[in-house]
Amino acid sequence: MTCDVSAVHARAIAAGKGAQHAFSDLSFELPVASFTALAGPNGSGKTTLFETLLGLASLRRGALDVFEQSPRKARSAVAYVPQASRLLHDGQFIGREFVAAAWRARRWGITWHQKAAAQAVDHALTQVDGHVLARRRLGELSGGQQQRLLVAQALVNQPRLLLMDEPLASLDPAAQEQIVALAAHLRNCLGMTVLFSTHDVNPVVDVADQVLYLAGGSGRLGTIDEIVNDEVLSALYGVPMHVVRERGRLFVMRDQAAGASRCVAEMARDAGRCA
Ligand SMILES: Nc1ncnc2c1ncn2[C@@H]1O[C@H](COP(=O)(O)OP(=O)(O)OP(=O)(O)O)[C@@H](O)[C@H]1O
Repeated sequence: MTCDVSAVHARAIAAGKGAQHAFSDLSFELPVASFTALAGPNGSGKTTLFETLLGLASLRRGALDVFEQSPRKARSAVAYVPQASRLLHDGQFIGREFVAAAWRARRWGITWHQKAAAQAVDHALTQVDGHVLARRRLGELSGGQQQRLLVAQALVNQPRLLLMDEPLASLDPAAQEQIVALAAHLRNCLGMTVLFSTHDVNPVVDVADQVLYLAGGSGRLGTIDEIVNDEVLSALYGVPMHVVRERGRLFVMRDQAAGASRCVAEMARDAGRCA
């Protein structure tokens, strides 16, 4: 069966929380059951984009559909997974209580409700291979284990679009691999659409269908090869950028040599003007 409906369709959108737009003229499409890396430097608007998709920040311009509805109307189909390092808790909850706390009762009947909640929590814990974490206190868990429970909490209401906010931050490479594999499993086996923000695209190179790269007040969507290259990133950042490929890994940096030669050219031009 094919599905032509996009999970997200953004046309020339602008959004921001301060006086300035965080981004503007941003257009992209996330197909259903796709995995998109959301990349970009600090302050480029990744969190603002998540908030806009959740209907928490309003659009300043453009049009945005989530499953062909406004973000507010589509809210029940969308789940947000915050960074584990931002998880504020006293560590007293056990894993199962933490996951169950997110269950949204949508029907009447206490007995039915309790049974349905228990089933939803079990299902969510199974998806993240988290049953061993269910009886442990959050305060005892590693960052990677907490991140898995955060994903389970997001899954408890069976969302169709999963927004993962820097899930690899503060995790070691082995824990990063587990979280990337989990997100890929949710896309492959449950048909979820995943938008996964990360400062470094390397951990998701093998699983991401596309990257949405935000920088310089806007963004571009394409495959990693189409976007993470000197030409596109220099245009986005508005300064010369250089992408180095070393043993299959990508490193993005300011192109100091191009910057320096531009300085020399500008100095020579200015000197000519003064002469
Ligand atoms: N509450 C706020 N009021 C005003 N401006 C804000 C607010 N929060 C963020 N901003 C600004 O909005 C812009 C985008 O911020 P945002 O947090 O979306 O970026 P980000 O890409 O998620 O950054 P990071 O990678 O550091 O988390 C930044 O210029 C930031 O200074």
